[in-house]
Amino acid sequence: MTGRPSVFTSQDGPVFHGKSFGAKSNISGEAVFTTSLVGYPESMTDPSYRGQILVFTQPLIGNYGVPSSARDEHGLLKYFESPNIQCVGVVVADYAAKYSHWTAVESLSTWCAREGVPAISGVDTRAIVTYLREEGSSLARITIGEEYDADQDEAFVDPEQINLVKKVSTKAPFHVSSQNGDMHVAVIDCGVKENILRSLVNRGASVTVFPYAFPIHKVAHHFDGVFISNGPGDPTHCQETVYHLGRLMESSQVPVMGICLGHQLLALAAGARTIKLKYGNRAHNIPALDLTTGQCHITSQNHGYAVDTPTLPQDFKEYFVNLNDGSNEGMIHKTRPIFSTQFHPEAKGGPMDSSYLFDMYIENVKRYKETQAACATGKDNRPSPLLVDILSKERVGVQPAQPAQPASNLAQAAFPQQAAAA
Ligand SMILES: NC(=O)CC[C@H](N)C(=O)O
Repeated sequence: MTGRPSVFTSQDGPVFHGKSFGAKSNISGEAVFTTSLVGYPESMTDPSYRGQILVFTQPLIGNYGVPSSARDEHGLLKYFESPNIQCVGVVVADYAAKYSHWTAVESLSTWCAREGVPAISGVDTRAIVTYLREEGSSLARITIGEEYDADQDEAFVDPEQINLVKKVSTKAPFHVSSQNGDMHVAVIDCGVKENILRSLVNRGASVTVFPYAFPIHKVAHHFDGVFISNGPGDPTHCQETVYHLGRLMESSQVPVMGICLGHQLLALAAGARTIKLKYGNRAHNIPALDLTTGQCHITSQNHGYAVDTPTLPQDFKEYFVNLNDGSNEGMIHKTRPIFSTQFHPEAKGGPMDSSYLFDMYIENVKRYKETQAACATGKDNRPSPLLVDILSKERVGVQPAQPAQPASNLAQAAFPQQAAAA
């Protein structure tokens, strides 16, 4: 690999020299690590990674290339969790320039360069992760060029200072229709992964996806269920969503499910508190114990915050607990069909152990729909098909994490020496 020299620098810690294999731009963000072995296209397009520099502990990355942005029968992205790369930078020990996979259409290097995302290889990721585990998730930067300029400390931008959810949430509602059933769920989009929508649509629920700050309690009576998605950043930045969820739980009996940020927001709305973990949980093999069955499930995770279990209100109980660090992994209402998990049951990537939670939610939605039909007074509250048909079929107005690179710069950005020789 003959990339341009590049430097990874943590704000108060060590500096690592390597080679660039992505975009020719300097960035900063919060450095976090994932111990997942596969799934870099899914992780990198997960909106929950917005603003973060993703360090892979798996030493060899890129060996199966990058798939296309093909869409499935529902119009959802088959291989990505959102249309663009969401993390601001990538750090790997060993980049595999030669790739091979039947879905691959380009290399990881070309993809990063095209999307404007810098990537560095040839650095000791074991040392970086040891540092992050000891010091906690830290601000860092990737600089293309020989030297890091120590005077430029102001260039460490903390993405947590802004409302990242606003950056990744759809700007207007969109609709994905299901041919498998007649349920209709309202999804609050804080940065929803495609496979969460697919998990609902495959099970017979059409979804109308709303911007994160939409007053969902005002439209909930049109739907058979409400769902709150994953998303980036500090949950306490989403005060509007928390307020609307509080109003929703006061005014409606509609079934609710939340995942990851969705879990944290629901917990805040119920009166609990959230805390920042030292370095978070990002992996596809984290054991979570279901406290209602005593069964342990291997789960997919990507989070830096957690719900503070002792602050859960009386009407909820802890649903799952993390068997590695004892942190909260979910909550369930004692009498109503409301529950949420810190881990990702849609697991893309990751194991499908906990996909039964979508079945459980859909059962709640089905039962609620039947009860509503039985009590119907002749007035049909459901949105007319005509109204949902005129909505967009995909996310509206969401900007990529980085400005895309002009096509002519791509080879130059990724492999300058090769491009010069050509
Ligand atoms: N995957 C997610 O939804 C992440 C939730 C939140 N941003 C956290 O880091 O804890």
